[in-house]
Amino acid sequence: MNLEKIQNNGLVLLGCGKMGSAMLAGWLEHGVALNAVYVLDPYPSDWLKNLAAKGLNLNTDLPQDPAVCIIAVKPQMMSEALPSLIPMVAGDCLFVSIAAGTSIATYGAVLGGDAKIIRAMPNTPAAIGMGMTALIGNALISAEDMELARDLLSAVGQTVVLEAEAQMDAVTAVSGSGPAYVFHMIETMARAGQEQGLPADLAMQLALATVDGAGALAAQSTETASQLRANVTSPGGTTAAALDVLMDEATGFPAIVSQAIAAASARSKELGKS
Ligand SMILES: NC(=O)C1=CN([C@@H]2O[C@H](COP(=O)(O)OP(=O)(O)OC[C@H]3O[C@@H](n4cnc5c(N)ncnc54)[C@H](O)[C@@H]3O)[C@@H](O)[C@H]2O)C=CC1
Ligand SMILES: O=C(O)[C@@H]1CCC=N1
Repeated sequence: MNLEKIQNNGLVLLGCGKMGSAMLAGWLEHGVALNAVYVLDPYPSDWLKNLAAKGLNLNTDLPQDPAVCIIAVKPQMMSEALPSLIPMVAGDCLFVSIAAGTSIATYGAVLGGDAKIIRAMPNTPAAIGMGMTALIGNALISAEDMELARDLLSAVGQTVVLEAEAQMDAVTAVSGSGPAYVFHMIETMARAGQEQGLPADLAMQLALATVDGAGALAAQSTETASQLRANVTSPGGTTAAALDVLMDEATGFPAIVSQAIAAASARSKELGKS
């Protein structure tokens, strides 16, 4: 990561809850100095207070012209939280928001037409450096600005630049919210294992290790997910019996996952209007 600009001008983090903390931990691991970080959060965690005791700037005055300001508050808090950033627009600050729904135009309306704004959508595996973040910037974003934003988000996982902001609702529905679907899959597999007579802890161990191993295999293999699925499926065997249920177009995963992702995408659009 190119730390020089951040080191010289500072990094502001507005909101440091689950996602803010995951990103901050990644930046600190990648060499961002505590005294270059300015966090604004009315309800700081003990972890954050501990960092403040070691040099991080917590709820202090902000630098005049920080290199970057990351916006990580809930969309519902945006109108209350955003005005505190207006003084920074006069400088060369790059604004990067990770809030679901909130459009670039909404930030422009509050921060003004001169603000350099990138919308990003990370996900919680960022907490272990395995996040997935999609980014899109407004017309004022230079290649250097996008590189800085990608550098910051690369500290917690993979990044991809989108072609259009309109893609952000679907991205939010697939990868932003997606970890929750997988966690629910783990919960339901473990519960079903219990229903088949396994002790709860064994059922959970099996479900967890299976999702972990299958995810890693899918990521590392040169074979497609479809082929990997076929590799598990013996004709007339146990997997085929399960897939008859799960792959049913009307009642299985195709229908239910499609409905779930459409619902998340629609909610992302709604959040953008509120
Ligand atoms: N949790 C997730 O999986 C993901 C969340 N996001 C987005 O990240 C943002 C933050 O989400 P989480 O970290 O999950 O929420 P969170 O509730 O854990 O964190 C929000 C933080 O904002 C702070 N806050 C509240 N009012 C504030 C104000 N006026 N000024 C400064 N800070 C204020 C809260 O004290 C809290 O620490 C949301 O906009 C969400 O859409 C994006 C991708 C994934
Ligand atoms: O549920 C939400 O609205 C946020 C955005 C993506 C994940 N969590």
